[in-house]
Amino acid sequence: MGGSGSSLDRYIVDRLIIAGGQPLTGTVEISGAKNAALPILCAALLTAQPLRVTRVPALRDVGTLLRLLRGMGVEVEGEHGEVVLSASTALEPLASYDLVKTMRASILVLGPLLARFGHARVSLPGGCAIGERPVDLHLKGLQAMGAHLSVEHGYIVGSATRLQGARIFMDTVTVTGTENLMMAATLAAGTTVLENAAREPEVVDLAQCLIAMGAKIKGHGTDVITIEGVEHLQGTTHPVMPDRIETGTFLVAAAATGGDVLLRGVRPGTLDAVLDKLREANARIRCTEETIHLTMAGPNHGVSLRTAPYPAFPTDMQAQFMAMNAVAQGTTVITETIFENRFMHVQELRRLGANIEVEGNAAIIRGVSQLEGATVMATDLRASASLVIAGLIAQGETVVDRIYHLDRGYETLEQKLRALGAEVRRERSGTIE
Ligand SMILES: CC(=O)N[C@H]1[C@@H](OP(=O)(O)OP(=O)(O)OC[C@H]2O[C@@H](n3ccc(=O)[nH]c3=O)[C@H](O)[C@@H]2O)O[C@H](CO)[C@@H](O)[C@@H]1O
Ligand SMILES: C=C(OP(=O)(O)O)C(=O)O
Repeated sequence: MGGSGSSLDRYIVDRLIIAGGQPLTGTVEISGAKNAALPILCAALLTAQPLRVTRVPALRDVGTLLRLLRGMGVEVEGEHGEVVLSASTALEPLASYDLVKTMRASILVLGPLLARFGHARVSLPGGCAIGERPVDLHLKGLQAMGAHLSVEHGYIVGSATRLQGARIFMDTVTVTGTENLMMAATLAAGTTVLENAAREPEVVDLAQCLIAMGAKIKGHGTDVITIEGVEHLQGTTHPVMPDRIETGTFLVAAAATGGDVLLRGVRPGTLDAVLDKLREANARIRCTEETIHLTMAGPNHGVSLRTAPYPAFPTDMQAQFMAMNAVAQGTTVITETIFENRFMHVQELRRLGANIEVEGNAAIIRGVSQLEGATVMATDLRASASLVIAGLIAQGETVVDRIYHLDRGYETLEQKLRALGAEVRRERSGTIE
């Protein structure tokens, strides 16, 4: 996998060199979703039987999680595509700082470990470029289920005899929080009700996998999820849902370059808010059950938007739309309501000639007629995607440095872009600690 870390602490740093100005045209196959694959792979901890997960994307985050699970003693066959996990042996329920610091989603092992093994030691994930990202609601929920939790030397140390079902209200909608508690509740004694639960399609995908493993879950996809605990779960085979954020990223790249693309292996029903905004931007969109065809009907109108939990507009698509708006007609406003620091791409987009001002949690984008290639630095996953889109629009050459963030969440991005006619190549720029 390009750009993967060569040791726990050292990462190979690649850069993308993009010769902009080509409209994207052609067909591309969308991969399995990072944000569904990660919790589903963690669900393997809930059973002694093998869990077979298919359509697992080849991503750095998947590699990190498999390393974490192997380190605990989980037998893992396969790295991507089809992955079979067996958590049958006595495990060492430890998620160390070295791995957790590179991937916050590692916190998803906490609920399953406490539910099945009665103890866990998981590094506190800490903040990241996009915000503070506390995990207090994960911990509060597990405590309500009877877990004893403390923080010792930067680790969450948890124990429980058997988790007990509880009624849990989360005052903020949290995706991984909902997933952690839902997994924990599957093996608890009695019934758990999660109120103000996340409705994201990835939560639903995880619930479907858990149900196939024998869990009793109702209400997934709504904001009240009810889980009746069972004694044991069993193995199953589960295909990971298509990545709606990768889908949206390719759609925006095509719209921003005035292209014409057909995306295969997608689930259009998970992208209503994004498709709606693309139509408003002047894209013509035709969907079948598993494909989306986008063509631009005329000039890019740009769109104002506000991020919020599903089914509203996803925060993970905000940066990509900002790149498109940078060259749209008129002025647009993008408001970020989920993360307090998710405008890291603004400064870099400005280096390409974009006219963007930030006021609190709103970015005001005044469309310019053209962006011009420059060297920019990727700071987080979706900021990186927005810089790639900007590079595809810009005149001349854009160098996007530090793309290891992209490798966390986009499978073979440059190959897929090249298949759509983009001039993109990857170069090694060094290593970082
Ligand atoms: C692996 C994965 O699925 N990542 C996604 C997940 O992240 P993640 O699950 O980490 O994001 P959350 O949904 O938990 O965060 C939403 C908001 O809740 C706050 N919060 C969260 C938990 C908590 O205990 N306390 C608290 O205050 C966060 O700081 C944030 O402001 O959902 C985000 C929001 O759609 C997406 O951007 C991420 O791509
Ligand atoms: C923020 C993201 O991921 P994570 O929660 O894994 O950091 C993302 O996928 O855009």
